[in-house]
Amino acid sequence: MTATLLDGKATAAEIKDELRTRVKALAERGITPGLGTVLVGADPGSQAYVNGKHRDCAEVGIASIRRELPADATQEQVEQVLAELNADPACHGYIVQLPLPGHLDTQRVLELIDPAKDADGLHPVNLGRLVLGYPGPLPCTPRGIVELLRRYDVALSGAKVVVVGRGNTVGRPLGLLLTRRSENATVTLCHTGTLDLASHTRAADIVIVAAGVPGLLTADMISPGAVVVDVGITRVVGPDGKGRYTGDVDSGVVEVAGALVPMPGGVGPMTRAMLLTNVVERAEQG
Ligand SMILES: Nc1nc(=O)c2c([nH]1)NC[C@@H]1CN(c3ccc(C(=O)N[C@@H](CCC(=O)O)C(=O)O)cc3)C=[N+]21
Repeated sequence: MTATLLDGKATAAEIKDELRTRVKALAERGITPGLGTVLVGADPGSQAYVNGKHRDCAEVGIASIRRELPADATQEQVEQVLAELNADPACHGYIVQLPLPGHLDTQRVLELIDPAKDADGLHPVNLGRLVLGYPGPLPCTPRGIVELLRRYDVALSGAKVVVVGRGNTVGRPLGLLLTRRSENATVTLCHTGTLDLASHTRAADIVIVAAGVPGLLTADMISPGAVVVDVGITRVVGPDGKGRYTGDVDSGVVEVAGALVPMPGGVGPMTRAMLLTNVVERAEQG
C-alpha cells in the first residue's frame, strides 16, 4: 500500500482563492487588510520565508508592511518598530520573524505585540485564550494542520492522535486545538522524555511529528493505514555539500501509512495560508 498524499500546496491555493473573494468584499467597505513583518538580521532562510509571506500577500490583495533591522539592532530599536506597528491602523496583523538574534530578549519582544494584531497567534494572551476556549487568533501551523485534515475529511472526533513535540509554536498548541469540543480528538503529547515512543505511535490513528529530528518516525512505528503529518523542517547539508530541508518522517513511512502530509508541500504552505487568514479575519472584525 502507498499512502495518499494530502496536498498542502493545493489546499493552500484553494484557501487563497477564498481569501481573495473576502478581500474584495473588504475593499467595497474601503478596507485593505495589511500584514506587517519584522525581520532582524539577514539570515537567508528567514529572508526567504519573509519574502514568501509577502508574495502570498500580493496574491490575495493584502498590503505588505516590511520592517527590516540590522543583525546588531538594539532591543530598544526593535521595540520602537513594534510600537509603530501597534499604532499603525493600516497594519491589521504582523509577525516578528523567529528566531531573533541571541542578544535580543525574544520573550519580551513577543509580549509587546498588541494581542489584537498577533498574526502568528503566539502571544501569551492568545495562547491563554486558546487554553480557555475564548475566541482569538489561532497559531498558524496547528490551525493549518487541522484545516488540511478537515478538508480531506480525515475524522478527528474520537480519533487517537499522537503529537510528537511539545514546542510552543506547534506541539503544545496543537494538542489544545485537537482537544477542543469542535475537534474532539483524544491526544497523547509525546516528547523527548517519552519512554518507548513507538508504543504510543503504533496505537495512533493519526501521528503528527513536530520534533525537529530528521527521520524520527519510521515505518515500523506506525499502524498500517495510519494518517501521518510531517511538520519537521530541519536544514541539513547533503553529501553534495548543498543545504536542503528535511522532515521528521522517514521515507519508508509512505509504504505503510494510509495518508501522508509530506514535507515539502504539506504543512508549510498551510501555515502561510493561515497567517493570511488571521489577517483577513482581523480586518473583517473592523
Ligand atoms: N514568527 C514566525 N512565524 C512563523 O510562522 C515562522 C517563523 N517565525 N520562523 C520560521 C518558521 C518556519 N516557517 C515556515 C513556513 C512555511 C514554510 C513553507 O512553506 N515551506 C515549503 C517549502 C518552501 C521551500 O522549499 O522554500 C513547504 O513546506 O512546502 C516553511 C517554513 C514559518 N516560521
